[in-house]
Amino acid sequence: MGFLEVKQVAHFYFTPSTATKALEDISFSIEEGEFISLLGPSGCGKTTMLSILAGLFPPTSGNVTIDHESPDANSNLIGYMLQQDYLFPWKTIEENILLGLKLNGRLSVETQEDALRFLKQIGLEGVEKQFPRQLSGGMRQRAALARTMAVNPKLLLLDEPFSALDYQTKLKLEDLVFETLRSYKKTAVLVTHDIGEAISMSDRILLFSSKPGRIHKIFEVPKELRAVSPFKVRSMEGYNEIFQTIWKELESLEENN
Ligand SMILES: Nc1ncnc2c1ncn2[C@@H]1O[C@H](COP(=O)(O)OP(=O)(O)OP(=O)(O)O)[C@@H](O)[C@H]1O
Repeated sequence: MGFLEVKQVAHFYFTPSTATKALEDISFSIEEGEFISLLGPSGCGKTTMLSILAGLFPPTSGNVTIDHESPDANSNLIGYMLQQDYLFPWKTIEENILLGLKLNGRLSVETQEDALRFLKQIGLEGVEKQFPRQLSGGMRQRAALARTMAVNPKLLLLDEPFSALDYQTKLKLEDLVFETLRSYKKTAVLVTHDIGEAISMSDRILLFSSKPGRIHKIFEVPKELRAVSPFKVRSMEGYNEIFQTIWKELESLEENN
């Protein structure tokens, strides 16, 4: 049994007059330490899937377990990185980073030291007492990563965390998140629209089709591409081939959308 198990999940959104089937017959399993991406045309149910994994609402049918428990039982062990950093503007970077630990009742001298050491490791030394507005977009996302990692989550849910950044900053952040999650052996699910990002960060890519959202294909990223950082992957032999394959599949799904 995998660390994260999704079994025959279907989900409907109901209004008084309509029922939208967002997901149908979704089953997959993720091992501990694995990084997977959810990719697919707009409206194929990626956000719905991530919300179910986050325990925001249960699926209409089917079952999800994270480390043998339901997602809502695991909610304080799930970390998030979203498109917006959601740092509190009235709190300093240090206060923002320690907030999750405080709320979870896990703030101690040791956890505080670990969090501040991590902040230094990721190049944010000296900004601890500054406010989010004083930082660039890339630095704020680094701070968001530090806040996420401070609570030592078992599972990270990444919802397009790089999409609001300029291209160069995005590539640097992809490298940083990749190296961090790998060295701490974290399990992660990334939602992205960017094929290159999915290939360069993931072990596997789940390509969804839409209406209703289903798993269309699963791509295993070749081992040699997994051995290097996301930035380097883009110039590796084999990258273009898998990129083209996924591009064509995605294009045909979008045509049928
Ligand atoms: N709250 C809601 N009420 C009704 N329908 C919804 C709701 N949220 C999503 N949907 C519908 O469910 C389907 C899946 O939506 P979802 O947002 O999960 O897709 P997505 O792949 O994340 O889309 P995108 O890539 O555009 O963000 C779509 O048809 C969408 O219109």
